[in-house]
Amino acid sequence: MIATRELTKRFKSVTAVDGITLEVADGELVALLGPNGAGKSTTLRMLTTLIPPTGGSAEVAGFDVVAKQREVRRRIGYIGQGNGAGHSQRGRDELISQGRAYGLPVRQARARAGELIESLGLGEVADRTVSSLSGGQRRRLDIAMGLIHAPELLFLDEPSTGLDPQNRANLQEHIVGLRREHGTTIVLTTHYLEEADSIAERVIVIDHGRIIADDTPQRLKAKHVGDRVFLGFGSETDATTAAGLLNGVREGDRVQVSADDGPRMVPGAIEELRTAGVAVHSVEVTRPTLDDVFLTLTGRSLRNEEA
Ligand SMILES: Nc1ncnc2c1ncn2[C@@H]1O[C@H](COP(=O)(O)OP(=O)(O)OP(=O)(O)O)[C@@H](O)[C@H]1O
Repeated sequence: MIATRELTKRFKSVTAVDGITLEVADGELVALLGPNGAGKSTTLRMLTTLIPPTGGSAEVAGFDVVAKQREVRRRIGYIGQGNGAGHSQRGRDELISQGRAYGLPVRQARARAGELIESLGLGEVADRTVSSLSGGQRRRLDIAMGLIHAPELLFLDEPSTGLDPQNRANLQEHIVGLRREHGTTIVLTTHYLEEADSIAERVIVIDHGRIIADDTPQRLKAKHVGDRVFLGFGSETDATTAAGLLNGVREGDRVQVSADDGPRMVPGAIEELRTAGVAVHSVEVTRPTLDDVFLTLTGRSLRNEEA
């Protein structure tokens, strides 16, 4: 669905996107994750033909984003950071006008608007003016606007920024539902770690305009950080024995061990220690977050930049 090669965008002295090569298959739900200024929006803006690359190339839905802009635009939906819908119109009318702008006959535009209103849970508010909608409702209306022409591919730039946690969760559910029910390929940008972790099956981590990691959230965490298992003992002597046997690090009467899959390694470790005459008093497993992955890869925390 998407194939880029060394895609690059320079703004005078700033290289916003620095040679990105990636492929996205049909039906994938991909999150581009990175701190402010990493180049996520610029990447999306090139893929949606809003700005031309200064280097490299990209094909979207089978068409070159420079040579075949119209073909690309017809096949994609794009929901930018700003709010696309006008404020004094009713939500339903906005949707119908948008459908007309994409060339749908009025009857089809009406039918499609009705379907989207239903599936995005906007039934009760669609006939109110856009300015009276809550942030979450407006964001869902934006998504409906991006979907009116039934695109194969939907780009969402920071869809949940500015929403409260409940509206954010609700929106995420709708995004996952779109993929599930219509097979829409979805590429979104986010700097919310939990969002990338929970809804995307593939996370592309971007920093300084480059891809620094690209995998499922689970594999990123297992590969770059792993689980940490903390075992507590009755004495420092036991802890020292355990640290030697399990190749762990002792702190007082506790031992920290790294593991790809903490919960799975614990029973074997307890058994091994018991055979050696060492009783385990407590067990705690901590699993990494995508922030730990980012920290390992860059030495910086995304969480600090999230605010
Ligand atoms: N029109 C422009 N002119 C000059 N510099 C720009 C322009 N657009 C973006 N940049 C710069 O390019 C870099 C990448 O910006 P971009 O908006 O793509 O980042 P981002 O990862 O989407 O961040 P955010 O989460 O803040 O949107 C930044 O340094 C930004 O200041």
